[in-house]
Amino acid sequence: MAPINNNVQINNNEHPPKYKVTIVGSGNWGSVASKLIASNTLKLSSFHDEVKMWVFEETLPSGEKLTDVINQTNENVKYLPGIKLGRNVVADPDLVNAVRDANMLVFVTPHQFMEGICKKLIGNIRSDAQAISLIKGMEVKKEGPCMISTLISQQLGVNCCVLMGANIANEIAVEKFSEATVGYRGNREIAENWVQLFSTSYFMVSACQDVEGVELCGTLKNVVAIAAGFVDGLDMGNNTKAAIMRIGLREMKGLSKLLFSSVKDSTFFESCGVADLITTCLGGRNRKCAEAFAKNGGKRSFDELEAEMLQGQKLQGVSTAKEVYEVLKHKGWLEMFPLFTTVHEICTGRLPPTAIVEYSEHKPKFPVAVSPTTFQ
Ligand SMILES: NC(=O)c1ccc[n+]([C@@H]2O[C@H](COP(=O)([O-])OP(=O)(O)OC[C@H]3O[C@@H](n4cnc5c(N)ncnc54)[C@H](O)[C@@H]3O)[C@@H](O)[C@H]2O)c1
Ligand SMILES: O=P(O)(O)OC[C@H](O)CO
Repeated sequence: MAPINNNVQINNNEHPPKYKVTIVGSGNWGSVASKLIASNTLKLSSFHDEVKMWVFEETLPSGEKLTDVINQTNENVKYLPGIKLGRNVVADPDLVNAVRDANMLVFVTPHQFMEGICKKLIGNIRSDAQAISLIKGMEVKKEGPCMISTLISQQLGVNCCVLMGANIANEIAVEKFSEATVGYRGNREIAENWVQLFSTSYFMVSACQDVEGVELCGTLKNVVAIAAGFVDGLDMGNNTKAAIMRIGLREMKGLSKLLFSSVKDSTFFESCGVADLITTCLGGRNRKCAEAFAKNGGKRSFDELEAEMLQGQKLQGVSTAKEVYEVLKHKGWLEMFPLFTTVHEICTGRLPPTAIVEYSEHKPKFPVAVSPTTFQ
């Protein structure tokens, strides 16, 4: 494991020295993040104007490479059609080349690809680099859960903040007002740099000294979004959906605090907490695919629905439900988290979608298991 650099320094020979930003990822949110950042680097004198964006290369139906089209049209025609990213965004399909000069690294890929990406980056980033993760998800190791910011931090030896919030990318792309939370540990100055880089008149960012709490909110809400989608697919109405969101929030808070005693109650009232839970259960991709899954009685797999409905975009909730289930099973906590447990069992076909609100042998205490004495 590399030692972590916690200092804010700009280690180059420019006078005055400037930060250089690279965005690792170019999906739906990655592209919107590049638009936000590129508008700010043009305005802020402490940043280089140019923003690099690493693109996982693919060939479009036209036969052209996605990277070439982004650089020619200034638009990510596959993942964010119709939105100009900013002329100062330069797409690069070569990961190592894209990060070579950067000392501010923004990670925003689906979480399942991050381990491979980190492996390729070891030894290839600047010694003064800082990172931020916009990724909602976790890895599960033999030792237990590993948050993506921890993976980045440990593999690359960098300080890694997180940015999470009620952030449906397509809405921010058309500049509708939203908020977000930067989670950090230690040095507030580093967090302030990130706040400055992302904030615009329509994107209000605040900092919160609770990196684990912020990241777990963003990660676990995707499991609750799947449950909300089941409720929609079964036409169960608003009261049921509100109940699922309430129980989900309790489980998010309960599990976060069991995993990290440092997690603060107040974090759940930030944009990354209750606000993200609401937006994701109303309008997110996880909700949408889970609704279709329930409408089909669980007969069409999530992989099939994702491919058909999202055109290359990736769901995080189904794999996160599996990862959460593994953690709960390993710790002997399955019965304490009936909603999380049931979501995974429905996704894998062990239970029907209707089980989301039914009492059964498999979950004898649902939803009363979530009693005040179970966890704070
Ligand atoms: N889209 C949103 O509204 C939104 C908002 C907030 C947070 N997020 C989070 O941001 C993260 C990234 O999501 P997104 O919406 O930008 O992506 P996306 O789901 O729109 O796109 C998938 C991306 O994965 C890339 N990809 C496919 N195979 C790959 C591989 N083998 N290796 C590396 N990359 C590969 C694709 O090229 C594409 O860029 C996720 O954790 C998501 O939860 C998304
Ligand atoms: O579309 P989803 O379900 O991946 O959710 C998107 C964002 O995380 C909402 O903040």
